[in-house]
Amino acid sequence: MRPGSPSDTPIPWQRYLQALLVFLLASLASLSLLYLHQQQRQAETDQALRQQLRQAVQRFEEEVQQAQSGNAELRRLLARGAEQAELEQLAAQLLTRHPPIVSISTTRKLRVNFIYPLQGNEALLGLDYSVNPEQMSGVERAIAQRDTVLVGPIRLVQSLNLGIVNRTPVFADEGNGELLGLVSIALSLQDTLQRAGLLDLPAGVRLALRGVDGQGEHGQIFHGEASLFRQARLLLNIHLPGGQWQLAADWPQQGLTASRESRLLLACGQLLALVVALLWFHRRRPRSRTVFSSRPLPLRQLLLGALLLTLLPIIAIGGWLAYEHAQRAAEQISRQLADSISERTQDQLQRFFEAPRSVLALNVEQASVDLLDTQQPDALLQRLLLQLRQHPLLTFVSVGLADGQYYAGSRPPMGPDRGLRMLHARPAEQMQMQIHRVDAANRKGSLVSTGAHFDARQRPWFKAARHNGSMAWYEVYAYAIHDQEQAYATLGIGMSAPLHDSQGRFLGVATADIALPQLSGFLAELSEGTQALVFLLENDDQLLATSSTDALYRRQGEQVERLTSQTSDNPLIRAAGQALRDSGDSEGSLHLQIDGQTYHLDWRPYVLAKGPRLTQVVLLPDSQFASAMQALLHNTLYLGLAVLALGLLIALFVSDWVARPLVALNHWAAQLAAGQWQASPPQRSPVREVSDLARSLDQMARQLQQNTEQLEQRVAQRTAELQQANLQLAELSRTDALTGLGNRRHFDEILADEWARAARSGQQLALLMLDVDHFKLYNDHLGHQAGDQCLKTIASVLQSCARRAGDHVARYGGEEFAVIAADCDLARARQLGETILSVLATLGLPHPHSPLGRVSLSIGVAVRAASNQGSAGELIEQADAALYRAKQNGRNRVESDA
Ligand SMILES: Nc1nc2c(ncn2[C@@H]2O[C@H](COP(=O)(O)OP(=O)(O)OP(=O)(O)O)[C@@H](O)[C@H]2O)c(=O)[nH]1
Repeated sequence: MRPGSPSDTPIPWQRYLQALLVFLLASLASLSLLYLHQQQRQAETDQALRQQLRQAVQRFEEEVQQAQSGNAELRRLLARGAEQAELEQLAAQLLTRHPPIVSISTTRKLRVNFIYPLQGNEALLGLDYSVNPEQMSGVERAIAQRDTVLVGPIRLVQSLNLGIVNRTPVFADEGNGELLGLVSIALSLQDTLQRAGLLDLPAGVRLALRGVDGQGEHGQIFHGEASLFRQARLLLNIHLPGGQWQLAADWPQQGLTASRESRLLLACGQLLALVVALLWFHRRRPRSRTVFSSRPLPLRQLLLGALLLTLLPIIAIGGWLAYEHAQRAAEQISRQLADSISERTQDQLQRFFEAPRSVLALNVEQASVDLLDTQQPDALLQRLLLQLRQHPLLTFVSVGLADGQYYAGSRPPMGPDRGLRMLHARPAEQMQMQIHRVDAANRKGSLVSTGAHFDARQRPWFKAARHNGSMAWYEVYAYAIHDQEQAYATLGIGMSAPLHDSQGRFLGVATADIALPQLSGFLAELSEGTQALVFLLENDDQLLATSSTDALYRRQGEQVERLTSQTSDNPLIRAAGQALRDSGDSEGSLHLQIDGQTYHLDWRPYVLAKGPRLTQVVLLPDSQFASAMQALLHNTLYLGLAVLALGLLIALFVSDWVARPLVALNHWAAQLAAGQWQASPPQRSPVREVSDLARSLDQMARQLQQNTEQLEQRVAQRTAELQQANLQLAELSRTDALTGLGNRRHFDEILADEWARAARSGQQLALLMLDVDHFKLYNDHLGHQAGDQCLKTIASVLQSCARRAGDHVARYGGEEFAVIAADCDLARARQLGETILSVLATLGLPHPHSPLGRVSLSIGVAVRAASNQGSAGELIEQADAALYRAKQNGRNRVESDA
């Protein structure tokens, strides 16, 4: 590389700084993208894990239900007093069908009298639950609920491993008689969890379970850490016979370098940032030369530009990251809130729907022991009203007798007066429906209205109970009770069960009923303060209840048309229903855009035992978090703009502060350049670099001034020397080196000058041409050195003779001389020639080969009066001619014009 080429110039530190800045920005951008990518992945992972856990919980519930169906089969066998062999056969089948079952046992009363398989379970045979408190609590629960309950987890007597037990009480007389015994199917907890997939979860997922003996969130923790229930990402209820468990799951947030893919992306991002920085570094070098040298930017623009370039991306990226983060946080919060609302709703619904079941179960049981006397209508009504007061959510608790009579306690679901009512349709009033108010002591009050003829046997709930033969939910129907206040002009759903006395005689049908507005009101209460829309759909998409005030049905005359999620007036319900249909899943959660608003949608099935399958939907707007998010975004932007404005002000101030002394310096430098050395330097700048520059410039100016003055002196001296040399040179150029006389050039100049002067003055000008005689012979015989010496001697003779002012002696060339004599006539000129010959003769320079034996001269003289017509050349010709004659005439003589 050539020294001093552009590549050799040092790279300013600013370029390294720029490259570093570019690297940092590119690195920040790549990190932001990676962060977003990771957040997306995290959201997907969260969603997938939630889905996986929900499905696992569902499988667990199914596993338990599957075992529960075995309980039902065994109960039938036991109720009809089957032989041991039959029990063994069924037990063997159940064990084969469902591997997690570890034992199947039955009791007579409370003592275990059958166990399968016997091997390994011998310890259980003969066990009396009544003396075994650990077992007895579960047994009591099953008897009290008259249905299967899940007990545990408990340590199984036979294996001491943790197990769960489905216990089913068996009563005589189709469930109405005394306790015959219990059917128990024990499952290995480990195997059941394993089969459900709850033990086979991705790495990092932590689980905890609580709710021993179905006590849900109030029950003991039996798996995992208690802390999980405070920080869980997911809380799920596990619905089990007679109760529920609660599952908490948590998993770690993925870091930026959690996966290999993320690490690879991170490395690629950083590498890319490095490449971008390097490209920038190399691209800037030539550009900086052309741009900055040809079109330099003002310092102020440069500083403002640099500041904008630095701050704007930082503010933009910072604001964007803050917004993204807030948005994700809002999404997560809304998801968690929707999750928790869903869970709470599911729990509360369970309690809600438990009310009709428990009231009905009590009435059925009471009837079976002849405690429900249908012959005493007043007492019956009192009982029904009492039950209604105990369950504030119920609309009707009623009994329809076998002959069509109807007795009910009721809470009007509509209208201004919600006080309890007593309803009856009995023969005394020709089966006309009588509706009376009821006072606080359940005494009959004023008549509200008298309705039309009413036959309980025609009502859907009555028919359903007769058809099912047992307690079951009946379909939604329109109330056939009309009063003046239209308090019952709505739809209801409930459970009904046939009533039998201790003799097994059919007494009628009992119902417990909930009006749909009450169910909706219940949902509204549940979702109060959350902005969530909660609604229940039946499997055929019909709306059962909604927390909003939207209609659930339309009346067209007597016809009632129920609304579905597609025909609802509420666009949110329509959009959510559409999302559910698009998804096709029985449960899930997703984000949904409705009219530009984001909502979190969570839906899950809700199964009513012996009733319809419902879907519980929760729709929660993100808007409640959006305002906080927007406030955060605005704050970030305002803060960013404030920082930017402040930065710009500082940049303006700094640029002015730095630029002003620089401008003054520039002005001063221009004055110095114009030679104004006395110009005063600008004031000291507070900026060190500028101050240093001013000092350097001052030193440079002083040095320059000194140098200039020295140079001027030297130039003047050199010029004088040169003039002197030139004069000497001019002198030399006119002098003959041998003789010291003027040379031919000098002769010509003098002759021209004298000729001009003579012409001006009108004087005569004489010219003598002198030539050494036989000089060749002189040289030939005496040598050239001697010849030279001879010529010098002749020159001194000539100079000594022509001493008058205006006489000029010159060597005309070779051995020929000339004498110019101004203001000289012929006589005088001839006289001068003669004098010269005479002096030379006197000298007697020896010349062996001259006839005279000495050196002599021949002289031609010409004299003319100079005029403008003639020329000096003519004078020379004249003198030459005279010289020629002198040679011709014998030499050593003077000849002239005639
Ligand atoms: N030593 C010496 N000889 C010179 C110089 N200049 C001319 N000469 C000689 O002068 C001689 C002149 O010779 P010619 O012109 O033949 O004339 P001459 O021999 O003098 O004869 P005439 O003039 O007829 O008397 C030559 O031999 C030249 O070499 C000089 O500077 N030094």
